[in-house]
Parts: sequence; structure tokens; C-alpha cells
Amino acid sequence: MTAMAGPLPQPIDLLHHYRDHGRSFVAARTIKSGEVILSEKPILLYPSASTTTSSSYCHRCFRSLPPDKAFVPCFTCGTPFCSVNCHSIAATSLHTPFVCRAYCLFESTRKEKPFVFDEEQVLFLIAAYNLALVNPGDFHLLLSLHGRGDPTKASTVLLHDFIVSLHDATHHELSVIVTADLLAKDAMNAFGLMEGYDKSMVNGNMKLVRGYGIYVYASCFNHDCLPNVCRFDYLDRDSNDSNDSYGQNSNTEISIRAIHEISQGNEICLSYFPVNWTYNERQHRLKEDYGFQCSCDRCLVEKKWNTGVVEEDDAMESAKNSNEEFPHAYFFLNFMCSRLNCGGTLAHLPPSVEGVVSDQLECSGCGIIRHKDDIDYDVDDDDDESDEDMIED
Ligand SMILES: C[S@@+](CC[C@H](N)C(=O)[O-])C[C@H]1O[C@@H](n2cnc3c(N)ncnc32)[C@H](O)[C@@H]1O
Repeated sequence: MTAMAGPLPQPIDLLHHYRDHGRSFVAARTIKSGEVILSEKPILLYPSASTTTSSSYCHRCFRSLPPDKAFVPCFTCGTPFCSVNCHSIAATSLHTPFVCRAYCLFESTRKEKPFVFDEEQVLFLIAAYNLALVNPGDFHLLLSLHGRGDPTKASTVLLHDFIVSLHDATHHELSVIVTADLLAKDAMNAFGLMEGYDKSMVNGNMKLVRGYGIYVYASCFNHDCLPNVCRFDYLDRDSNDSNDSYGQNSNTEISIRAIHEISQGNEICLSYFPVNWTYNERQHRLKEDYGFQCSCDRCLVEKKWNTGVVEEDDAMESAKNSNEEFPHAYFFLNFMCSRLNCGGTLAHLPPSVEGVVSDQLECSGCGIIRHKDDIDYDVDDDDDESDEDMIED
């Protein structure tokens, strides 16, 4: 087994080559609804390329920067930090002189000519090669994750040459083979750290990504289009903990929680994207980005809708009300957030110490908390009246 970060939490086993899914988590015992089965800090964080969000959060702890409060800019490249403390911790972790210089060169290249590279890939590679310098152990954990790249691909060779040009000295890990592998690790394993749910999303705007994180254990969860766990993050949560090796606070820790009870021996799966995506969207993304064709129970049912006789959206609508056509309707009724454009999944709050399952469910997308008896079965409803009945986080 490849070296991993620390001991595994007690309710889960990591099995290899389980059901042709590669490494997989299975329940080591019955897991209760709402149970937190994994809490993990990232080994790597990098900012999103979105200009809409990049100046509105601290580039070390990733908390939002209140508009009325002055932030602390890096005096060389202007990267914003929430405090002098975050700035000085970043100088030896995420924002070393190497990263700062690379950002400056990146910025001037972008201004000079049309920028042909994916900016997020550039930001990821700067962060990954920086990790090799500040924490070689975590860099090798990153390289142990799933995914192999193609070092002969023209776009990868060009991107690698650009990354080389950002270095003022020889970097011992820098090679096109490593760059190609890193890009694949990122594409298959990074978790998006999202902005909070905003009322503007009700008007159809996309939820913005604040940054991305690599979490070693969490990246071993396989995908299912009807997942039994979902991921929560609390980026704007307060915490005084700044003790881990890469200088991260626990607000960038994610937790994986059981959506419903999971029997011992069952595989534990996340969904790699919002559960309300259509069959075609899901199959396309899984094939393109993750290299496999999904044959989960839900896909086997929905595949039949793709005969061309019935439009997929129509089939989904009518099937939501019919257990015969759509045996998974229960999932949508009980665990899918009904807020417009949210796409989050509801999971019970953690059970009490005595093991009693909570009556309240939290949405992994917008964070709203609802009592189980108040779950609104009218999918896509987002009127303010029903929101008033919800319990705010
Ligand atoms: C984030 S990794 C998950 C952990 C991975 N199994 C491993 O060995 O490290 C994503 C990869 O796992 C595999 N995978 C995930 N879900 C799968 C599924 N439902 N069926 C087949 N393969 C799956 C695919 O190879 C995918 O690219």
C-alpha cells in the first residue's frame, strides 16, 4: 500500500481493487445516518483563477475578507491576506518567495500577450512544485494519488515549458513527466472549495469556487450517482488551530458524513458532482475527466431513458413521482436540497454520543438546516416563505 496520511478512522476500511474501482472505502461496521466518517485537512491548497472571488478571501486560510476591513497585501505581488499572522505563516508555506515570484511573472506574461494556458492549471502547478520545496513528504503523497498524465501531449509540453520559465533556479522535481502526472492528480482528486450559497444563485448564477484542495484520504472515495456520503466544508468557520505542517487552519478541513445508514461491507461513495445532473452530463464528465463509464444502479435505470423516444428531462420529471419508473425517487425526495441552483445533498447532523440519529439535516451545498418533517418535497421550490421555515445555520 502507498504511504497515506495518518491512521484511518475506525468506521471505514480502505480496500484495494474492490469491484474494479481501484482503491475503495467500505464500511467496517454499520454506519449511522449523519455519522462523520472522515475529517481531513488538505495537503495542498490553491486559489481559483476567478477574478470575481480572488481578492475577496485570504490566500492562506481561505476565509472571506469582510469588505469593510483592510486586508494585508503581499508587498511584492499584492496577494491578499486577512492578517499579518496569516501573511507571515504563508511566507513559509503557501506563499513562499518562489510562489510570489512565479505569480509576478505569471501576471506580467498574462498582460503582455493573449494567455493560452488554463490559469487554474498554472496556479495548481505553482502550488504543487512549491509543496515539493516546503514539504517533500506531502508532495510524494500527492504523487501517490490516482491518475497518470501523458507527457507527450502538446498542451502539457507547452504548459510545462511555461512553468519552467517561472523558475529562477533548478527545481529538483521539475520534469515534464512529473508535470503531466500532477495535472492528472489534480483533475481526478482536487475538491472545489465553494463560495457560500448566495441569493444571486436564485437568478441562475453559478456558484463560484474560492479555491481547490487536495485531501489524501478523501480522494480515495469512489463515485456513485446515488452517493451514501457527502462532503461538508466550513471555510468561513472561526478557529485558532494553526498547528499542522502546511500552515493550514482547520477551517479548510473537510468532513465526509453519511447521508443515510450504511451496512457493514458496503462501498462508501461520494458523488463527484451535484446529484441532480442528467444521465448524459454525468456519463460525459465521468468518461472525460475520470476515465470510466459509470454503471451504478441509477445509471442502469436512466440509460433506458436515453433511447431517444423520451427526452431525458421529461423522463426525470415524470419518474420523480413514480417508484416504478425511477426506483431512486426516494433519494431525491429525502436527500436533495430543493433550493434553486443549490444542487447540494442533505445529510443528518451527526448523531448524539448515545448514537441517536438527529432529526435535522444539513445541506452540503448551501448549508441550510431543515427538520426532517419539514423537507419540502416540491423539488426546485425556492420561495422565500418556505425558506423562513428553515432553521438557519
Ligand atoms: C478520486 S479517484 C478514487 C480513488 C481511486 N479508486 C484510487 O484507487 O485511488 C477516481 C478514480 O477512481 C475510479 N473510480 C471511481 N469511481 C468509480 C466507479 N464508480 N466505477 C469505476 N471506477 C471508479 C476511476 O478510475 C476514477 O478515475
